[in-house]
Amino acid sequence: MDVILQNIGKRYANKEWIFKDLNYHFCSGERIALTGNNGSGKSTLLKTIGGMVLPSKGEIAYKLDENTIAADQLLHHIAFASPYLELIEDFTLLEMVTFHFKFKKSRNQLSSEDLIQKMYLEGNENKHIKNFSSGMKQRLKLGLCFYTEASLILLDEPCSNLDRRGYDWYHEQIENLPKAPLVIIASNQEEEYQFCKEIIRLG
Ligand SMILES: Nc1ncnc2c1ncn2[C@@H]1O[C@H](COP(=O)(O)OP(=O)(O)OP(=O)(O)O)[C@@H](O)[C@H]1O
Repeated sequence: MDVILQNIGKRYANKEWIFKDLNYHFCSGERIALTGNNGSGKSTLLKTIGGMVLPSKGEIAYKLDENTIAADQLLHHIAFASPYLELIEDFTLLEMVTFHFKFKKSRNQLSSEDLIQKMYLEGNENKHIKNFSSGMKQRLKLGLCFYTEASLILLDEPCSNLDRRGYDWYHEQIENLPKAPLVIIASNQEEEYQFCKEIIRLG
């Protein structure tokens, strides 16, 4: 997917601008990092690109194979993972995965069991999410994101709470992604975005 930012700006409750007059053309297949100090607006920009937060000014255009994607269809093309994204804590792992793929299409038609194995969470199928460790939750969020068929993948601080094995798993998943999706990563940890050719620094 191509994402075109046209003079976008964001401020909350008419207070100071977090970013203003941003113009950028993100192209399909690119891996791009958004970096910057705490509070510089990385998460806000990522959520604005994902349609979760509305810009205070300017416009964002989304194009897939030259066709414009309407704002109300965007949801069907996006996969998003972040530490603040809520999982349904009362679900078991198997219920969570099955529920997610009732709404989203899975990449490679993987079964829930295959997917759980890909996230190396096998053996926890009947465990409630509320009893997962923070690293297990993060792997689940990333796994749901990586294995959803999406043309725009948005990752906010993707390796939060991951241990060494989790970092290695994350890199393997990134390498195995199809070439076409646009991947945008908000992070200040170089290891989370070292494979990105383009780095946009905010603030
Ligand atoms: N919902 C909100 N309402 C009001 N202000 C907000 C809201 N969300 C974020 N902000 C403010 O917007 C600014 C940018 O926050 P944001 O979380 O986008 O920064 P960040 O670069 O991702 O920070 P960090 O590196 O700490 O995660 C901060 O001053 C923050 O307090």
